[in-house]
Amino acid sequence: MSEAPFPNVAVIGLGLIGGSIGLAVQEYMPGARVTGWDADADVRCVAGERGLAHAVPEELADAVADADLIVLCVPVRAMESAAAALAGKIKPTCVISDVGSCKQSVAEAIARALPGQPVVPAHPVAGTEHSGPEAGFATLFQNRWCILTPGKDSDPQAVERVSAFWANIGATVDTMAPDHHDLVLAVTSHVPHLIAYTIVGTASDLEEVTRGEVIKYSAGGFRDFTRIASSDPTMWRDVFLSNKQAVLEILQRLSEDLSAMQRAIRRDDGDALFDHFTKTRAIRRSIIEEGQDDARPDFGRSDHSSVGDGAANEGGSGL
Ligand SMILES: NC(=O)C1=CN([C@@H]2O[C@H](COP(=O)(O)OP(=O)(O)OC[C@H]3O[C@@H](n4cnc5c(N)ncnc54)[C@H](O)[C@@H]3O)[C@@H](O)[C@H]2O)C=CC1
Ligand SMILES: O=C(O)C(=O)Cc1ccc(O)cc1
Repeated sequence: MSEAPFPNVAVIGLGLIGGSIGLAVQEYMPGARVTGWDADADVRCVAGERGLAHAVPEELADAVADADLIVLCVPVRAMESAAAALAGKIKPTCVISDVGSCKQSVAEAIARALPGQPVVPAHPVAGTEHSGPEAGFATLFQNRWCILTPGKDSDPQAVERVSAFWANIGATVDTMAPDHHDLVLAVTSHVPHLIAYTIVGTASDLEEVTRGEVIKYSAGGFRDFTRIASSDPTMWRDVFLSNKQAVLEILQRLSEDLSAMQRAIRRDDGDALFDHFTKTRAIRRSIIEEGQDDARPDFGRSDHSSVGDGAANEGGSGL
């Protein structure tokens, strides 16, 4: 095992992602010490009991004073206040990172809160529908992507160390511009979650008419939607409000494409439907042929035998 890129790591927000980072550092980075803190005293208590970090002090200052890396793991609209609370309590060289599901607004918020502090934003494309301090597990990031979105003035050495940090806890690291990240994730994650939230609500409204049959006879597809639609309301409210522009752009395209489908059905245009479904089937098949049956870096590659099993893969990161 190579030397830990940061000897002292602090995790702020000890829910699914923060807890998983704390456990992963302890499991895969034996040279590093990890401290944790959460604004919620009950969460700090559970985090201490579960050993999500080496230490979970009562005071924020005690958790962050020695940190070389602080990872903010709070809902995206809480990033600014979580970062502002660090002012005056941290080393000037401490690198600030985060795990927010959208990047442009978060990077701006952290820079506003901590001007002059080195910042390297990150997004592990790994998670589940569960949240809170009971939900984390050490293998969450194994063979998952982590996207870094450094700014133009980010220190390349800090970027390199954050990249090594994520690689040490199992992720494959990629780098993107923040606005590009937000558009890509709007298509692949944010809008799919909105579709799930919407269709489960639609089906639930229909329940009154169908007296329970929608849920009772729901086949695989709808069950997957209910899993996604059970994701944390605070987290997703924040994602949609923080990635507003990209989400609205994709929704506009989606609603035009849905209208085309609606028109084809109304006009009995079987050819249009058949052509469209043939194209989407080819897309799915090409993804599998490329060995990417999942949002995992080398899913299905014959040289990577550990993927496709274990608790880490429960849930998945796509619909
Ligand atoms: N849930 C998922 O699958 C994924 C989530 N993310 C991102 O990770 C971040 C955290 O998400 P989860 O771990 O799922 O949420 P979570 O709800 O499990 O945990 C968030 C924790 O942050 C704490 N918190 C809130 N405001 C705080 C503040 N100002 N200071 C300190 N603690 C505070 C809460 O008490 C809570 O314990 C979000 O930004 C989300 O977009 C990224 C990848 C996957
Ligand atoms: O549970 C799932 O399927 C997810 O998609 C988890 C997830 C949620 C948010 C992210 O930013 C990344 C991954």
